[in-house]
Amino acid sequence: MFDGLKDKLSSFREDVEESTASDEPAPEGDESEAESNSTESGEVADASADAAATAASTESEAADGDDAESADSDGNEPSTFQRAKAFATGRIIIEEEDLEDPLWDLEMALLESDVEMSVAERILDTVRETMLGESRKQVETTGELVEAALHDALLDVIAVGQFDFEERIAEGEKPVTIVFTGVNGVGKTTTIAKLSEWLADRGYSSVLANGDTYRAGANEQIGEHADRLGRELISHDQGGDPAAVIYDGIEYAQANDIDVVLGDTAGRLHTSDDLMAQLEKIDRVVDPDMTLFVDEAVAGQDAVNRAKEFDAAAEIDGAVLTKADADSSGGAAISIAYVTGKPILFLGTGQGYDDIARFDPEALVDSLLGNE
Ligand SMILES: Nc1nc2c(ncn2[C@@H]2O[C@H](COP(=O)(O)OP(=O)(O)OP(=O)(O)O)[C@@H](O)[C@H]2O)c(=O)[nH]1
Repeated sequence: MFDGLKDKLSSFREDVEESTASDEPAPEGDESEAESNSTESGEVADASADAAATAASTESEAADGDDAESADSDGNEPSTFQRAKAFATGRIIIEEEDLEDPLWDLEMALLESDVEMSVAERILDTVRETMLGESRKQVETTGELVEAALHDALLDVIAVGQFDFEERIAEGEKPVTIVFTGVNGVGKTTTIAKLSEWLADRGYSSVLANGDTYRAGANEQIGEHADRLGRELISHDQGGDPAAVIYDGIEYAQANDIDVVLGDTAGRLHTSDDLMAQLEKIDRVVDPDMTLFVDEAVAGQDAVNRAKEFDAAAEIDGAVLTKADADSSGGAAISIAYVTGKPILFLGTGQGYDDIARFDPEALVDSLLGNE
């Protein structure tokens, strides 16, 4: 899961390590090399065009640390002397120029991974802020610094809006009604069946209500899941009013002491005004306790855009990303919560009823950074 993105994040760590290693002060007895490095990177502001003069000035700077500080000082950049001092006291200084190329590459890598633009920018800003001007004890390697910065930056966008789903079920007035929205074929019906099992594993009973009165064969499809799981299915004939079906589901749950009503809706394109209006009606009439938007992780930015559109039609409380098992990019998983302000609550990880996992931002970040 998300292997492509993991590789890209790991490359960023290596890039920063490489670029900071090249301007760390050289070990004792090798000052001339350190100085010639900084000369090459243009830090000796007044260096003459004459190569011989540059070499002479390099030698005299190497001989006198204080002179080196003034000669190398250029604005806010730490001088070679400051860096040498930091090195001697066991600290590392990261400079803007160390991050410039790796951050550019990271931005490209995130965009290639289908991370939404504003999310990629937010991640870069956090990494830059966390790392720039930071000086830490040298026991922390540059790699650890990068990892801490990436960890914070990713968690900042991924964990937006998280809440305790199970607690909401436990504390909500019964029956708790959950309506599922999304486009066709992304795995809504399968997700409802999986969640019914997930709830049963935690001691909550549920009834399925098929609000997809639009598509021929929808009753049979969800009916198969209901039969296999031994759940009651509430359905009306094709063409019926979806809000009425879910309402019947709620009445059935009340009469039979069922904890949760799981209401399916017809898959619809977010561009279809009629069907989106129908969704607004379900929202108004049924007034569900939660509306969950379901989409495929593999859909990347399309999933992010659809989440925004569905949220606008019938406000969502969270998202379920299916087919995460088939997704290498991770773009939707990283972007949806930050863009919509609503959390990802579950990941679908396969076709079996048990293939659903509560979305855990910390665990995902650890896994992306290779710390599972
Ligand atoms: N690999 C994988 N496949 C999944 C996952 N979730 C659902 N699927 C598969 O995706 C396909 C579509 O799932 P459905 O549940 O029929 O999709 P839907 O959104 O209800 O479709 P409509 O009823 O047409 O709107 C099925 O073959 C599911 O088995 C998942 O997490 N991983």
